[in-house]
Amino acid sequence: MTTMFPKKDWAGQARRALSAPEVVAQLAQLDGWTLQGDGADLQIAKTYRFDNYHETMAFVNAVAFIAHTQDHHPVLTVHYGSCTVGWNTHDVGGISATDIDCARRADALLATP
Ligand SMILES: C[C@H](O)[C@H](O)[C@H]1CNC2=NC(N)=NC(=O)C2=N1
Repeated sequence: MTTMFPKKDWAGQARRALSAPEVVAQLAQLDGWTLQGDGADLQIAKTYRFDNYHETMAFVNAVAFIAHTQDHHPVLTVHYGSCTVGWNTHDVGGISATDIDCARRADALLATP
């Protein structure tokens, strides 16, 4: 079946969990992302705030598109005027470079053109 939206194939790519110093260094280069949770739930997360539910859901759907094309799926906590996005890589049992990349992609959705 063809698809309009090709998605990343991670099968051939060696991914690994970043070390704690690597995660800290990567977070320092991101805006507003923090470590949340512990153990298997450890993730990088950021809360985005919006004026209304319509804008919140537009952002949620845009993040869902990132998740589809990257084949990498966040934990989303959605309220009327906010969405918290959490990324970790369950395939490697930690936070990987994919999570950092997807965090940048989520931020890019709201970057002023
Ligand atoms: C088979 C499929 O490519 C994998 O299960 C993908 C799907 N989405 C994913 N999302 C996240 N957050 N972590 C993963 O390790 C992951 N793996």
